[in-house]
Amino acid sequence: METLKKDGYKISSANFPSDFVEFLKSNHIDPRIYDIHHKLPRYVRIIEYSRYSQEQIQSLIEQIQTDAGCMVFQVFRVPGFLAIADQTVKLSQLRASKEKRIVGIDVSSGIAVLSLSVEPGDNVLDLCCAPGAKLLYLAELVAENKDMDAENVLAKRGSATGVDISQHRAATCRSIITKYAGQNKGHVRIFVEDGTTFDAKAPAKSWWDPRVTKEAMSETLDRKRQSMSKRQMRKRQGTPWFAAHLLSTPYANSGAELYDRVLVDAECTHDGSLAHILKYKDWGWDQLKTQVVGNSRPSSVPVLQSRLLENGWRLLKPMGVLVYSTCSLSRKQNELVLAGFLSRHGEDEARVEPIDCLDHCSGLEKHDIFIGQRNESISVAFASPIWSPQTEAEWIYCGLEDKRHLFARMQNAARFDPLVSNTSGMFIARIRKLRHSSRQFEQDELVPI
Ligand SMILES: C[S@@+](CC[C@H](N)C(=O)[O-])C[C@H]1O[C@@H](n2cnc3c(N)ncnc32)[C@H](O)[C@@H]1O
Repeated sequence: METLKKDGYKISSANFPSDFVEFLKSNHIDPRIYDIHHKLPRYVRIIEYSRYSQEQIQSLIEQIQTDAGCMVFQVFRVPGFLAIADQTVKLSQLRASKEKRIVGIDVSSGIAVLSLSVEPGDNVLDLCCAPGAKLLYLAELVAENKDMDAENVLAKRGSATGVDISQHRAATCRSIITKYAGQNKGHVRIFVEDGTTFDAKAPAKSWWDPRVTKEAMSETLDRKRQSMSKRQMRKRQGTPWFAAHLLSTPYANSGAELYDRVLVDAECTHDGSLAHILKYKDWGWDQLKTQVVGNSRPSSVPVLQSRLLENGWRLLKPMGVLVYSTCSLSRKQNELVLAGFLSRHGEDEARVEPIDCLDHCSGLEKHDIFIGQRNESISVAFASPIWSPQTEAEWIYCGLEDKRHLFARMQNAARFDPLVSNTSGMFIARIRKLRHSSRQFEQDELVPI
């Protein structure tokens, strides 16, 4: 099996530049989370899992075990996720991957998506979508319709709208959707736009009606005859840059409806993403200083995150769910962004809810064993509590003594990291919108606490 293994998988925090170590310390992040990276399992998601019988899953697991030469387990409480015990296995070499039956995604990212509780037929917005592992998963969840007859399928068709500011990253996202989403790609739109100002609403339900589609088709042709090039069409704000369906016409852009679910998987310093930190082995550890802690990154990123969060909230329906997640473990990008948001949106408007698949534990208690390795079991906690000052002196030291009520409201948010959850690092808050407020905030009000 040697050819299946990747080399150079170990990270040693001893190599980190002092500024990054300082950044970790100031965020109470234990550097050992990086040192144990190579011991974590490699997580994959079974594509179209709901179509599999238990026997088919078992035979898929056996096939992966044979190809990978190590044990493979189903992840407890996270349906459709498998843990391949050996992190170094090259996924691209597995038959299941070549046949597009599995796709690599960390289980913590899977939980971010599952926290949205997407129902078939929902219109979902993913405001920072590239490279697209979550958008691909969302495209599947909005379209699951195996029990419906043909008419109901049309009536209940949902959509997944992705937005990313980077054209080249959006291109990667488009490739992933094209490659793996199968017929679900007909539900997907990708916009290359700024998520802080993005304004296209969800596609109207009538769009899925074949009669409307036909009309739109002839309208598209008319427009083409009027010699509007695709490039020109794309340039018009609010026009999807990618949509496998005819939605790629300005006419078909959007209905007037807000979204049922919004994911703000915000741009961040990626310090909790082990896959990302591993890249610095090649780029040079010094780059960690410039990319993560250098310049004005730590102060500008939370402002961007607050703006993305606010715009996502504006585009969410009343009673809808927004998930705010980052793969950073810094307080400024997580708890303090959330605290800023809760200070603008009162208890009658925003409620941070427990994450479904963490069940009653609300991210605060430990869950035992969801993965074993060979004959030995690894005991893991599923998520750790959010950060908040521990002592009176610390509340005062952090200048948060009059903000305790905001921290009390966010106790259902959760943190994931290699030491407690056997996953990559992640922060997840699931927020229910209890009512719509038309209050507009000035840009300078959209800041973390
Ligand atoms: C953490 S990644 C998102 C990962 C993605 N959700 C996934 O599962 O593959 C953050 C993304 O936000 C994008 N981004 C940064 N600033 C943005 C902005 N103002 N509006 C929209 N996207 C932005 C970046 O280009 C990057 O692709």
